[in-house]
Amino acid sequence: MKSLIHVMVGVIRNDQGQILIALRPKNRHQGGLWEFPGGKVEGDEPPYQALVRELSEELGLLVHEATPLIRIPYHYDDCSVLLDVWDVNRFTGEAKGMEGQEIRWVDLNHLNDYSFPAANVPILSAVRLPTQIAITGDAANKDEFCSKVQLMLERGCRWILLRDHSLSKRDFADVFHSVKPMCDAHKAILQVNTSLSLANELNAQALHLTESRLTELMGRRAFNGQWLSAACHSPDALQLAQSKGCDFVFLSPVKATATHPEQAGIGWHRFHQWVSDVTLPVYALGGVSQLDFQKVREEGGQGVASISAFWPN
Ligand SMILES: Nc1nc2c([nH]c(=O)n2[C@H]2C[C@H](O)[C@@H](COP(=O)(O)OP(=O)(O)OP(=O)(O)O)O2)c(=O)[nH]1
Ligand SMILES: [Mg+2]
Repeated sequence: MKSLIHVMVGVIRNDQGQILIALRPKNRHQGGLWEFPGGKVEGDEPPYQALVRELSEELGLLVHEATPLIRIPYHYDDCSVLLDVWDVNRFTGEAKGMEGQEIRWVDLNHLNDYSFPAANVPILSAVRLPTQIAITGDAANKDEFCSKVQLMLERGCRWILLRDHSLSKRDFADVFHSVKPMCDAHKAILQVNTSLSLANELNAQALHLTESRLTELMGRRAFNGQWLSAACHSPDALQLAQSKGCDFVFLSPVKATATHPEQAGIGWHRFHQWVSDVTLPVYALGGVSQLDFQKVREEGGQGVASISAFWPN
């Protein structure tokens, strides 16, 4: 196994939510492609310090606070890198191409117009995905269900996962069509947890697969929408989700939950180890809430997914 070159990478957003990218000079490795600014850790330099140094040297920015986003080990033909990507939460200064490189602030929905190195695919997902996914719970009837979804939206949820609650296909479609305009009005993504065929029929933007549906999936292109995720409970399932082209995954249960108290959680140590072996954004699910967000990021995850933390009582 070739040793990995540790590279610190910063995702820098301005007040308009645009992201800073830079053009790699033609004569460098992966030259002519766009990158998120950053560079190699030097000797035994602490990684966070390397991030601060690189963004100062390359852009003239002073970083005050950053949070880990995703780590991507990647083997190019000529070298192997570990992209250690951080969200820059606070910085001062005005970005300039200090090494003569072209830089651009780009809207999130225009990032795909730029060519990045192959290793960057999961970064492009991670920067668009939210920190929280709110999963729907139970309700006495459809009206109550819709009111609860409305409340979640008003409380700021911007990614809602609609569970099928053992509904018939027709009832699920009915609930979907009621909830979709509510989500659109809040610019929230509505993801469905249902069969591939129904998700395609509904023209859903995002689909979540159970582990058994993941096993049956032929490949990423079978789903027509933008986002495909899968529920994973083991390292094998994580690898399967990655090999089948899922854009992100849920790993559960991290902790024991009220609904499944007999099932021990995998715990943070295994969460960290298993996440290290995939290059996908991973949501922690099972007994976690917004309060665990920092911990999730420290352990390599993207964010938290939960029913109880978001579904109104
Ligand atoms: N900074 C950055 N590097 C990336 C990205 N994607 C990607 O594959 N890489 C690779 C390209 C390089 O092999 C390596 C980064 O090295 P670099 O050339 O930026 O390193 P550096 O700033 O320390 O420059 P130098 O001192 O080696 O000249 O990581 C990305 O988005 N940002
Ligand atoms: Mg660099």
